[in-house]
Amino acid sequence: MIRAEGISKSFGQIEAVKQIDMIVSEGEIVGLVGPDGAGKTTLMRILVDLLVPDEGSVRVFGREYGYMPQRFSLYGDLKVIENLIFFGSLYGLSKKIIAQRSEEILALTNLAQFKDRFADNLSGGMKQKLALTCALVTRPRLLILDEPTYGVDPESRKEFWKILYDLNGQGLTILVSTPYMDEAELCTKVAFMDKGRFTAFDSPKKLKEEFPGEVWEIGSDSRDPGVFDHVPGIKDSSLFGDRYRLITESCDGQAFEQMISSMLKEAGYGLEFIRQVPSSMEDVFVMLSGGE
Ligand SMILES: Nc1ncnc2c1ncn2[C@@H]1O[C@H](COP(=O)(O)OP(=O)(O)OP(=O)(O)O)[C@@H](O)[C@H]1O
Repeated sequence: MIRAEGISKSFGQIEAVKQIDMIVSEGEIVGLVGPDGAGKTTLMRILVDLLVPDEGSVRVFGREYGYMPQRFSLYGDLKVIENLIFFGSLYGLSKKIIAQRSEEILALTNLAQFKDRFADNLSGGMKQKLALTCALVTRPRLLILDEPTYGVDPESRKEFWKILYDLNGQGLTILVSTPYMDEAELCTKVAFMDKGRFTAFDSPKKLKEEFPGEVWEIGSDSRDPGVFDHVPGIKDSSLFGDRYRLITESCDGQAFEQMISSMLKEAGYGLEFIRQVPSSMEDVFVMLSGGE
């Protein structure tokens, strides 16, 4: 559905997108993840023709896509249904067609009962669903969504993704950027973007299998978030509730356990448990962004 080759775009001295090649095939849900400023929005804007790349070519097959920008401007003083009518008429759809489709897509996004509510009076999650609904009014075959769940509460994020899965089940291909790794797990493929480049582009399963390191969980009475900082071989450490999660280079397990145990002892703490665990997309992300 999308074939982009050698895409580059600079803003003055800033090289926002550098030599990106990307293929999105029909039926996929492709996630675009990366730190702030990685170039995700710029790439999406190029794909939907809002920006002209300095180099490279883009083909979006059929051009039948719906786009939901990062800062979607709904009309707060229009009702839900009026927003849909407005967007539908921008695309030249007749009132009759808009009415038919609105009923269908409002039901799909669970907004039917709110159709007479002013957009300003919707919750954050509902506003995002309305934005999605507006992007669906042209019955696109491809959806391009820029951080649609950013800042939305976890329950609404779950619901939003359920809707995306339903749409994908009905044949829609989806390209979605997200800062949330649990959402990246739900994609058929994930492109990691950093400083304008793709540092990886594969299925979550493959990315985790090919994780170039080891992940450990450690239980200790220490609650010092920095206790493992500057330990040789440890690329990243985070404290989640009552346990640490460490990313290391490949190492000799027994020697590593002994090293951690004596290191904690020296700092005045005990070791409750240490075990190797499978890597998650969060770990992949940390590794690919150089532990930043
Ligand atoms: N119109 C513009 N003029 C100048 N610089 C820009 C413009 N748009 C983006 N940039 C710069 O290009 C780089 C990439 O920005 P972009 O918004 O594409 O990143 P992003 O990955 O989408 O990040 P975020 O999630 O924070 O929006 C950043 O350094 C940004 O400041």
